[in-house]
Amino acid sequence: MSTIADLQRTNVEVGGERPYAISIGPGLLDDGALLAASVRGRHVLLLSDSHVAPLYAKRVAHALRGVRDDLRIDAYVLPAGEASKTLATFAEAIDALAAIGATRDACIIALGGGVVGDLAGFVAACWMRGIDCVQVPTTLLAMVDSSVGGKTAVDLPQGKNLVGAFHPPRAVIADTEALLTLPPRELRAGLAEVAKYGAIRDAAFLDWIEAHAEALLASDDAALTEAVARSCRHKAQIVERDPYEHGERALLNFGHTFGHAIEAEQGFGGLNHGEAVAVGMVLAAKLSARLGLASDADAQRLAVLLARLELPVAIPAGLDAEALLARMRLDKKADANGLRFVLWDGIGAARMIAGVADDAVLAVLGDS
Ligand SMILES: NC(=O)c1ccc[n+]([C@@H]2O[C@H](COP(=O)([O-])OP(=O)(O)OC[C@H]3O[C@@H](n4cnc5c(N)ncnc54)[C@H](O)[C@@H]3O)[C@@H](O)[C@H]2O)c1
Ligand SMILES: O=C(O)C(=O)C[C@@H](O)[C@H](O)[C@H](O)COP(=O)(O)O
Ligand SMILES: [Zn+2]
Repeated sequence: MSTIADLQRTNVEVGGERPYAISIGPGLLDDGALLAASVRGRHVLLLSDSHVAPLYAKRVAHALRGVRDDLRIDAYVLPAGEASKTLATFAEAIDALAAIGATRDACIIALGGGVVGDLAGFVAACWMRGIDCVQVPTTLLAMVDSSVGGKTAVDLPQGKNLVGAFHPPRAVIADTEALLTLPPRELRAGLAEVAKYGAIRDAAFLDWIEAHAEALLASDDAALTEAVARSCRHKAQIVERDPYEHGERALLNFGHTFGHAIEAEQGFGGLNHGEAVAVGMVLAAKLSARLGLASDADAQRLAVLLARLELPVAIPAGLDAEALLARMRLDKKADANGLRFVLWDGIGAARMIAGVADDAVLAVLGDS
């Protein structure tokens, strides 16, 4: 017999070589059986950050102990924020695994936003050449994007996500009630990645976001849950077909060539990722219009929506166009032939474009 909790739960399956489930719903942080289902051995490292751990770590540990009293549960807590997504923090987390004697059947539970998830996933990918990682996203951005698909990484001062690995999670458990404590700025950052799915492949979803912008900003439970589920379905469809980004997956990088350059140029202490992606998507749409691929009207429509979602739509003052272009040369889509951009033919229709002249990029950066 189904309980009310079961009925409130949405499951999205991610297929492929190592399939896993994304569970979405309220109260999942207390679901010990669900959390423990992916824990094979006796060691659990709860990897979290200084904002999230005080809110939720004890609850997760308590729920796990309720079904597995043999577990050794330790925590590694990093300072909150993008500045922690570094090789130094990676080394500390590896030391934490060594200190507890984590065996190959150990499990890392990534409890937090995308910073925690990316770092924890990379640590899991590397410890003893790969242990399990369960993603328990607590930001909207992590629920709709970073917890799914197995891209893990840390930043270098030279650029974003430059050291990493593909390491899919064993499971993704998204407790939508965790969004109740999320600061508004971080909620808006997540909405940028939600809008990205509409922009790149689903014009009807973009219509829906336009119609529900106020509800999403007001943290309306039904609207957020639908946004998470629809976004996860989009991401699942893409990553199960192209887990290692040989083709279609690169479309998820819409706005990111510009966005990552902004984040790096600001030393990872200015715009957050979602905000930088919002600016980057507007620039990608403008570049598409400049190259004659798409209309100015579509670029304008996207910018208006992102502004309604209270996201930035122009490059922050003081950033130099040439410096940003130089940053883009370390983008992971660039190859021996130069930069490649994810651009669009219009709303819902993104594609990869190579051979974009520097002048066109600089012109768009200069106009912003
Ligand atoms: N791997 C991927 O596919 C992928 C996709 C998108 C983004 N990312 C990465 O994700 C990172 C951004 O993730 P993010 O936006 O979640 O940022 P984040 O992890 O820095 O979290 C944002 C802030 O919210 C706090 N927080 C998290 N959950 C909370 C909660 N429930 N209540 C109160 N505070 C909470 C955090 O402590 C932090 O201060 C970037 O590093 C980006 O590169 C990765
Ligand atoms: O999952 C993907 O693929 C993405 O590109 C999702 C992006 O939103 C995310 O920011 C990702 O971390 C970017 O990866 P990168 O390869 O450009 O570093
Ligand atoms: Zn992103």
